[in-house]
Amino acid sequence: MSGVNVKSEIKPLKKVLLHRPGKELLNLTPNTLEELLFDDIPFLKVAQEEHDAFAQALRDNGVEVFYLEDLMAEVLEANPELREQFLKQWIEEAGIRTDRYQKIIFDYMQENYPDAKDFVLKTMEGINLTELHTDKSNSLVDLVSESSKMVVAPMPNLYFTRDPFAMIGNGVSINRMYSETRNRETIYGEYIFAHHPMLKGTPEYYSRYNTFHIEGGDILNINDKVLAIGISQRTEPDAIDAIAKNIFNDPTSPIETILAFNIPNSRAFMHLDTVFTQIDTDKFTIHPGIMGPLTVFEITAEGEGIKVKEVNGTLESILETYVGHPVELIPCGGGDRIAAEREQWNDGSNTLCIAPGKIVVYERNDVTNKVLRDKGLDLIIVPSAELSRGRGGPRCMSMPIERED
Ligand SMILES: NC(=O)NCCC[C@H](N)C(=O)O
Repeated sequence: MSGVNVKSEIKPLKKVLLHRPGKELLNLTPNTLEELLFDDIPFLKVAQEEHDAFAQALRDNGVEVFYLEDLMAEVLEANPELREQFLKQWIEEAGIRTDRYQKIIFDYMQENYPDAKDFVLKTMEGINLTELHTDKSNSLVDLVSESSKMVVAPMPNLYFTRDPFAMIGNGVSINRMYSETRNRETIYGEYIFAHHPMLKGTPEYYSRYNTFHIEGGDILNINDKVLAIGISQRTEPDAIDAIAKNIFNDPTSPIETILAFNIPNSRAFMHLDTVFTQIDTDKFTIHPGIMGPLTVFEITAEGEGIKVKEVNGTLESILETYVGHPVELIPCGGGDRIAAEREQWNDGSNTLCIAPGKIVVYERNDVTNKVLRDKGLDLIIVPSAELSRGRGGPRCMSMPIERED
């Protein structure tokens, strides 16, 4: 029996998975920003305050908030025999290849982090060479290394819980990520979906060990029968073919159609949800920049395999066909091109819908927010000066576990 139920983008949200940004953000440095997919270094204290305000706004609106770090710590507390296995796997996946360093890091973690939650947070934070106090006299590597460098890199993107594992109906896709840094995040998904009582037994539609990449920001549950997936910088068409077959072959899944939206390959448009989110039964926010070049494909089941065809028409008419009634697309920036580009960059189109017409938005996108308010939407506005430096908004920072049917 699956503990997951997400068959819509807008039905009342009951349970959500977050990660409170932690000390991993302190290990961002100017020369690692590009590799770690950040555009600037957030001020941790303020980022945490903003994130706490986001979590509290969700609780105030009846959503039960779960933290990834707590679920993972609960798994290790309930199954102490998994700790060594997880630690060895985490060290391997951090790229530590020499036996000597594998042992040094293993011992360091075991000796210094007996508490499961501290241990999990440390695996997210990373390890600086200066912490390890190695004896330099018997290793050339140690002697020539800079005294202060990250031996185990941090995972600063973990607060974007939308991306590494994505709920699809009653199932989950544990993703193979586009970047090396984000691929390490899915290890927590592997353990919590295999062992946490709330998530154990959830059908797995994609594995982190597959070849092609797919990320949760590209996956939108339009309704119980229709799923949308972006073909983007982060999601390859081959991965969509594979996940489609797995979903259609699950007799418990009601999904009949997968729409693949081919969006431009760029950092600003990294996922489908950075340009397009559903906010009400008949309303979507959209970045006007994707209106022109968009191509959409319809994928349905055929025998054990799939059938694909290109769908022609405007985005409105395509959505109307699959949603079953007319829809309105509300452009980010209210039609002003500069405002649209500026606010899309700061996730103006990346809203988290917690009930039809009720959305969580970043405070800084005031042009888009006014347009949304004028259209009658109920806005829950959260502070965003620091969180937005990671290039993700309220939808990126949340993974629904359960929505009402
Ligand atoms: N769904 C999303 O658009 N998530 C935002 C992810 C931002 C993160 N810095 C990344 O580049 O992966």
